[in-house]
Amino acid sequence: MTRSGTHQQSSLAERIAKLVSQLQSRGVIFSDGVQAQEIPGRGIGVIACRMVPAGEQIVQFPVTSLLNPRTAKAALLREVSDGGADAACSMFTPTATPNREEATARKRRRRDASVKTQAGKYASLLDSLSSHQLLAYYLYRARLRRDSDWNSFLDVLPTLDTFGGLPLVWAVLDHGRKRFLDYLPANTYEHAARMSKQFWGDLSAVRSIFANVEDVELFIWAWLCVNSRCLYYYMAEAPTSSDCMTLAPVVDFLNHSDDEHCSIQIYDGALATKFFGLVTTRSYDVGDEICLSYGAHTNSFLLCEYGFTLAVNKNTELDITAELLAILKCSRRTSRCHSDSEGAEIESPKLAFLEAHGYLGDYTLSLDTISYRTEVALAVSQVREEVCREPTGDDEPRARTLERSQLKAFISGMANGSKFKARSTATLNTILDDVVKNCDIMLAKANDDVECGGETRENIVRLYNERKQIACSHLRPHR
Ligand SMILES: C[S@@+](CC[C@H](N)C(=O)[O-])C[C@H]1O[C@@H](n2cnc3c(N)ncnc32)[C@H](O)[C@@H]1O
Repeated sequence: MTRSGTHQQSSLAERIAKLVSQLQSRGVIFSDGVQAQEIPGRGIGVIACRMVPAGEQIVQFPVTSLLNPRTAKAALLREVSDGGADAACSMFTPTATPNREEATARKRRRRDASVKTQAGKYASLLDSLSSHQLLAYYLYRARLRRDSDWNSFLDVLPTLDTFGGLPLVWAVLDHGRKRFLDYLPANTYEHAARMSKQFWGDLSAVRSIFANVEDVELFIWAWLCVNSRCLYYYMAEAPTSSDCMTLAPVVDFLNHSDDEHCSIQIYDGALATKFFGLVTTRSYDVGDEICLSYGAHTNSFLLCEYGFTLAVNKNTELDITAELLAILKCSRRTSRCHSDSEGAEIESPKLAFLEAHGYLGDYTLSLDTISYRTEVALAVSQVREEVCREPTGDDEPRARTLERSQLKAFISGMANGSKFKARSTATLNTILDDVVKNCDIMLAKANDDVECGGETRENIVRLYNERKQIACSHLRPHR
């Protein structure tokens, strides 16, 4: 199997050369100082093949040659208008066709003219999809049909196997790997669960519009290619910023580094053409890899979204949201957590209070800092429940009113929170002690599991080692 999943005769270098030359014929300009090649352990990457100074533009794309919702939508609508009613019927599900009665009378109405008059309705069907959904469908369809303008791009995309390290793939496809999810720290597990929900939601949205989207493996491949390779690209018609995405073949060969190495620029050229350019922000020697920062991401995020972790990550943090929420959910400091007959947590006034003040969730520590959100949650964890409820009458004890105003003063930054410090430290120590113990247990389990080998084990071990390191760095001073 090649990177795109089909049997190919040509080498990777030949396929990259073919893609580059096809893009050049579409007006894309590449600097002669860079080349894409396989890099052990990182797939394809971009290497400097001469000294490349800071400020050199290494790629320039006319924006019309990018593959994004705008260009994909135009291509799909062109197919419908060129192929007539047959093309529309083969592409869209009968229930999604612009008009259900029309669908039942479709045979009678198979005329190009009728499709053309429906073009606006097909366009609004496509507009009902998010950018991620539309692009994933576009790649899915292109891979199935092998007759698109993007064949040479498809030939250099990674295989589904390449995504085997992603928790989402374990969850959706299993192949004996679903149980590895239990090795993940709670926040990574939850991230994977959110992605899983989004994936199934996207597949069902795409299926509600397009016919024949049966192959889940092919769809997850397409969905992950979009997820891991798209760049931010502003389009006025995009409903949200997360819909501002584009694929830029070859630019998407740039691997991630948590140092900023290149910048993306959008600018106007001659004849009202808009360009998308990639410019270096430092100089490179021959053989250096040119990288891009995908963002200030933790290893937990990188593993879930891209399937790798960094040996040294500047953005490392310890997420204790699950641990702190478990404490906050307990209705009283001294009592055990209540649950109703279904086992669901009884609504907690503390959680409601945190939510009302914008501090519910996302409790983290870095090596040398405790986030303010975490400090606030620790303070809330130690007050009585009644303090978190707004008083209903004038007969509230003064001590409670005072404690609430001290808490609010801390949350709003009007007080330094010294009143809460000692108990916050004690609660945090208890949490961190448990974190360290749990890390040791999970590290032993992952190391003993002979099937959880290679990069999967390496990534899991890395996540727990960094959790442990951060936990210990905060435990030490208070012991
Ligand atoms: C935008 S693509 C980069 C090009 C990719 N290497 C390829 O072969 O096509 C993102 C993917 O590259 C890999 N990757 C990127 N940065 C990496 C890094 N620093 N270490 C390991 N793998 C990395 C991951 O598989 C990620 O999902």
